[in-house]
Amino acid sequence: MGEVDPAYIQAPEHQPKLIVTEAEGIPLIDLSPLNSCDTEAEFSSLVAEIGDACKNWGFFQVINHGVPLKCREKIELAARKFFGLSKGEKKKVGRNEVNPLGYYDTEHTKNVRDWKEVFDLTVKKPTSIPSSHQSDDKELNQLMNQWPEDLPELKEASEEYAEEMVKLAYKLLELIALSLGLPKTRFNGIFKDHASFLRLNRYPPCPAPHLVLGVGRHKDPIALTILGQDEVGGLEVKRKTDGEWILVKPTPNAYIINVGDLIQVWSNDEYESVEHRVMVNSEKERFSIPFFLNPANSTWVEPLEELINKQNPVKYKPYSWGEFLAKRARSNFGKLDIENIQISHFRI
Ligand SMILES: O=C(O)CCC(=O)C(=O)O
Ligand SMILES: [Fe+2]
Repeated sequence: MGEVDPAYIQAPEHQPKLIVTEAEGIPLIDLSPLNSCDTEAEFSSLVAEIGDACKNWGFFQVINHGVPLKCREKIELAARKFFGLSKGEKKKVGRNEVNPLGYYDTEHTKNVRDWKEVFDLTVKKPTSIPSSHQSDDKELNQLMNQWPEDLPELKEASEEYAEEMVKLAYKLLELIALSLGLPKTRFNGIFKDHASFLRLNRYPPCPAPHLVLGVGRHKDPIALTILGQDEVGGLEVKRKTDGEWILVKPTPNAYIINVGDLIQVWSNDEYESVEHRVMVNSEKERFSIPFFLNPANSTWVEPLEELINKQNPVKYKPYSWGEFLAKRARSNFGKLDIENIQISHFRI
């Protein structure tokens, strides 16, 4: 087994166990009642399934989601071509201190380097984020997508795919709103000027998969993630009932959905954003494509007032999403000596 840079090595308690426990997986939900004229009873049972999955797991997979397979295959192919370019070509569209979009291979999660390379793009243009995390600094950075010159199909495939992700995200938001007893369109206004991101991930084969992680344990700070993974597998979710790491078995043409920190705060902890991580493999490379649904950066995040009452008092102080993101971007950019920002810092 080869040597790996110590920057990648996880503390012993966070190293993956390579023997995977066979266990009941995250729920698999069929979204076909959304696309056909099914009965009201079928629709209500779908809403209940979504609610149970959000409450008990924070994660689920969906099938019959309406995203055309062709569109997915197109972006998967373009992603393989992009990561197959030389390091020099990829670095031409590299992320830097000012622009967090583009290619990047030194992301850290909880101050340990991830065994991966990524390509990030913003879905709606233009998007801006506060240039610093200081509340009194009102300067905004424009986020610019960076595209490799010799791979025009990457831009085309990404833009088409992002449109499909937005459509699916709205369907899921409506189901989640209904499952919380809210009007179907309760979240739509919050996402009118959404600032969502698409990420292409490649996890190269690793000589020491027992010591490192493709992505260290984390919770997604965003509203909702829609993840397409290939057939290799490696994503693990921390089961709420016993804290055991459970492998999310690849299901052809399914999407993995997880509620992020924003839904946890809006729902005042009714739904919880759950920890997950990615194991790597000594033989195979793995690709995945998460879509992160984000509200506008000017959004103030706080529990929805309809969900607050005497028995369920408000659990979080309001926080600015843009500032949160600026702080997080800073800590993901390199190794810091302090813990990065978390929603728990706003807990009352
Ligand atoms: O690649 C995966 O399976 C998950 C990636 C992930 O959790 C993330 O990028 O936030
Ligand atoms: Fe994640």
